[in-house]
Amino acid sequence: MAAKVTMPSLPEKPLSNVPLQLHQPKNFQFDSVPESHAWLDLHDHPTVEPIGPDTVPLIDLTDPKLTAKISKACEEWGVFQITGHGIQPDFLTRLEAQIHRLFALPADLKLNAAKSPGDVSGYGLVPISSFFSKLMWSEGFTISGSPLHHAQKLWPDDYSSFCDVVEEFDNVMRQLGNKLLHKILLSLGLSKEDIIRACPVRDWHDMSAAVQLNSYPPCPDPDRTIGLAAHTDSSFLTLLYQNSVSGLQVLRPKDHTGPMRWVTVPPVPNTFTVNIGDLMHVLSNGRFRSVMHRAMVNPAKHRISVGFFCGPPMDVKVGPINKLTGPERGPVYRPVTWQEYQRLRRKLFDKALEAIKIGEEIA
Ligand SMILES: C=C1C[C@]23C[C@@]1(O)CC[C@H]2[C@@]12CCC[C@@](C)(C(=O)O1)[C@H]2[C@@H]3C(=O)O
Ligand SMILES: O=C(O)CCC(=O)C(=O)O
Ligand SMILES: [Fe+2]
Repeated sequence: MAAKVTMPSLPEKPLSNVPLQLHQPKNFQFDSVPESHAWLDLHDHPTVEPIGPDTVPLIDLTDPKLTAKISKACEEWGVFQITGHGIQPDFLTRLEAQIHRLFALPADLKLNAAKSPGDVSGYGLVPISSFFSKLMWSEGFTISGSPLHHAQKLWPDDYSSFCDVVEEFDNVMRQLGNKLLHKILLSLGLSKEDIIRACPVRDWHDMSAAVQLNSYPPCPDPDRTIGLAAHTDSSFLTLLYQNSVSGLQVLRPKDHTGPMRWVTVPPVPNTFTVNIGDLMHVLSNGRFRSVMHRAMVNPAKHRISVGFFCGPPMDVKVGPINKLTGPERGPVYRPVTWQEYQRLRRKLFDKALEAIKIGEEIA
C-alpha cells in the first residue's frame, strides 16, 4: 500500500516567522528524510490505484456531450483531466525545460528571487506551509503578474526564455480557464444569458490568475514525508500540468464502492487536470464541491507540476448565483472577494469555507 498522510496538528511556532534561509534545505541532498521533513500520522486513509470506479474522469473538450460530462465529473469528483485543449505538446516541453532550469539553480541563487514578506510572487515555501510544523518535500515558485522582476534576478543575462514561456502560458491558460469556467456554469444548468448576467469574469483578460511552479525532488524514503499537504484550492478552478511522474492524489468520500480513500491522478501525457476550488463551491452554492488533494513524492524521479489558479477580478465579490438558490435552498455562503477569501485562508486554512457559511448545505 502506498503512503498515507493525515493533517498534522498546528505548529507551536508558525514557519512563516522563521527566515526562509533557515528552512530551505540545500537542494534536498539527503540520504534519509531529516526530522524537519518527517511527517507523523502519515496513515489516515488508504491510497488506491485509479482503476474501475476510481478512474478519474478523462474528458475530451471536443466531445459533443461535453456539458453533460463536465456536470457529472464536477458533481461526482470535483476533478477531471482534459484532452482536446489545443495546447501544443511542444509548448509543454518548453515549459517543463524552463521549470527544470529554474529549480536546478543553486539554492543561494534561487534565494535571490525569494518571496519577500507579504508578497505573493517569488521562490519559497507554499503559503499553506505556515500551518504545519513539518516541512514539505518540495520547492515552489509563485508568479502573480509579470515574472520579469524575479527572472532578472535569477538570470541577469538570459531571463527572456523563461519570461516568454511563462507569459505565453499565462495567456493560453487564461483562455482555456475562461472556456472551462463557462462550460462549468453551463453544466450547472445555466443558460448563456444567465452566464452573461451572473459570471464574475466577463472575458479572459478580466480573470485574476496566479501560476504556481512546484518541484518535488526524488526522496530516499517517500513514505515518511509529503510533497504538498492535503488542501483545497481557493480558486474557481485550477488547471494543473504534471510531468510524467505520478504524485497527485484526490480524496474520495466513503461511498458504495469503498471507504474514504486517496486516488492517484495519473500523469496522462498532454493533459491538464482541472479541479474545483472553494470559490466555485461558493458560486455553485455547494453543488460543485472543492476537492481535497495532495502531492506525494517519488523515490527515484524528480516530479514537477504547474498550477494555474483562475479566479474572479480581485475586487469582485463572489456569492452563490441567484438562479442556483431557491426556497428550499437559500444561499449557503456569503459573498466574498478572492482577496478577502485568501486572507481568511491565511488565518483559518481549511476552516475558511465554513467561516463564510450562512446556510445549510444539502449533503
Ligand atoms: C492565487 C493563489 C492560490 C494560492 C495562493 C495564491 O496567492 C498563489 C499560490 C497558490 C497556492 C499554490 C499551492 C497550494 C495553495 C493552497 C497555496 O498554499 O498556495 C494555493 C493557494 C490557494 O489556492 O489559495
Ligand atoms: O503537484 C501537484 O500535483 C499538486 C499541486 C497543487 O495542488 C497546487 O499547486 O495547488
Ligand atoms: Fe492545489
